[in-house]
Amino acid sequence: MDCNDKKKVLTGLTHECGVFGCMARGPWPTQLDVPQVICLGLIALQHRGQESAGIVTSEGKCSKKLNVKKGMGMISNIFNDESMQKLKGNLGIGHTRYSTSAASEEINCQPFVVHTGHGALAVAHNGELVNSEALRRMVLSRGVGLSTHSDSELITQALCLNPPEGEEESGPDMPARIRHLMQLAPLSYSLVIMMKDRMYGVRDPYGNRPLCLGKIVPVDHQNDNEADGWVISSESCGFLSIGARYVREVLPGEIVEITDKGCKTKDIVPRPEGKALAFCIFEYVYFARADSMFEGQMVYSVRMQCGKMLAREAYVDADIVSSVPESGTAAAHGFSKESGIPFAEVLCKNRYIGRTFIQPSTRLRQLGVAKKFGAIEANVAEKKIILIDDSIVRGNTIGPIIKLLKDAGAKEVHVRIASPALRYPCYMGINIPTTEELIANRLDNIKLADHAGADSLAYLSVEGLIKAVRWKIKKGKNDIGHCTACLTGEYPELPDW
Ligand SMILES: O=P(O)(O)OC[C@H]1O[C@H](OP(=O)(O)OP(=O)(O)O)[C@H](O)[C@@H]1O
Ligand SMILES: NC(=O)CC[C@H](N)C(=O)O
Ligand code: SF4
Ligand SMILES: [Mg+2]
Repeated sequence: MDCNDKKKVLTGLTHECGVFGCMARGPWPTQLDVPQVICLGLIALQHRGQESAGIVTSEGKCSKKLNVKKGMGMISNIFNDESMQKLKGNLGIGHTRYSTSAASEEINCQPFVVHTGHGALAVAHNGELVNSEALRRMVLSRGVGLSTHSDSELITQALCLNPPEGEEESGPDMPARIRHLMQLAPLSYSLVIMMKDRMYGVRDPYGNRPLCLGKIVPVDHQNDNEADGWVISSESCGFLSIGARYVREVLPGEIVEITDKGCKTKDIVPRPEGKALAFCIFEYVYFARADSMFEGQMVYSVRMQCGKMLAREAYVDADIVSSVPESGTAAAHGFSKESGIPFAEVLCKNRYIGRTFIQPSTRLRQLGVAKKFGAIEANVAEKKIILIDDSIVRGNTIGPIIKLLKDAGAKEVHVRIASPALRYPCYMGINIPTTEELIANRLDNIKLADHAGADSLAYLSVEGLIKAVRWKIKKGKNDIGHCTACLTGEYPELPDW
């Protein structure tokens, strides 16, 4: 067997991570099922990371004892009744991981837990530090030993350092420690930090990674003024499934303290002078679940708007508009609405194929991603089709799909991509392939159409994407800013490695 036979056919951008926290409202011990809420919250964030997960809880009494359960794999395989029982507590945090800075191994699973002079501390992190090398040197020079190469452990240890203001006699001044960390490392993170009886939600000053707050409301009477507890999450998509209501986003640079009494802003740390906000635009394009909210708008609506923009920029005559499921579908509806060409499904996706550990044989590997899809022949035969996908990364998905459609009798397939061409790597928590691997750097639209067997191919422009993303945001001009670095090469900050 040639060693290439073992290679998986890689597609798309590998996601980032999901962080989640839950605090029961006092008095404690609570009636709220805190570990179950965190587990369900993490399941709703499973699309953000599928390599490993963990939950850490506290009963709120003893600063030396946190309950910890972490493991490799999907959430439903890690947690069971027995672990839920052991995780019983009044507050807790959780994490689901796609690794960026250290290997996908048990030792790097999150949340990280350390025991400090002021009690135990647990940290869950989404993002990647652009200056991890400098911060690592600084932390090591203060006599701290690190046991992994994870930037998330580095954050945890940096939070153990006394703030520059000096020694704290009556317990740690956590907001001061967090502020100190944020000044040392401005990008990129959303953090959920837990101590014995409180937690902190933190977003980096650029607002690069998402984080939002929710309120758990009583199941029987949904009175807005009452709360059984509070949740904090990378995305809001899971809130309804745990009986929570969306409250608001954590602001860029904000440090929110959550106790059994409620949520309080402790500080808002500014960005370095002259730097603009940089919320990841790809959260809208692909990463987030379509029912999540960012910047006051639903991701689904933005994807639809991207499709409408695409119809204005790259219309072509056809019988139907369709999509590559899942994440291309909202944009296809937008394209259809704007162009007046009816929407019809042409592909079924096998939702169980997921991340498989079965190494395909050569024959199956050659079939490529077509294994994931089936063509709906009744909608395809004799049709001129506009096929919408949200993104093209390595270009492994689109060709086999077009072949599938043509084999099912499609007359023409015109590919329209609801985001611009991806050309640059990401240093902020997303595993984007190397510049050479990104197919847009090798083939222009005409050559790529030819290579994929399409009758034509066009991407949405960068301006079109920005317009679609901002069309409904109700904020002042200075309060809006998106990272587009993987499309434009304009990075909010460059890494130090
Ligand atoms: O150009 P490529 O490298 O082949 O990757 C691009 C594809 O990967 C993603 O889909 P994916 O199948 O990962 O997930 P989805 O179901 O969320 O769309 C993306 O939506 C594109 O369809
Ligand atoms: N994708 C992420 O957000 C990863 C978080 C962190 N850098 C890790 O590798 O664990
Ligand atoms: S480079 Fe791309 S994927 Fe990375 S944060 Fe910026 S927009 Fe998001
Ligand atoms: Mg896709």
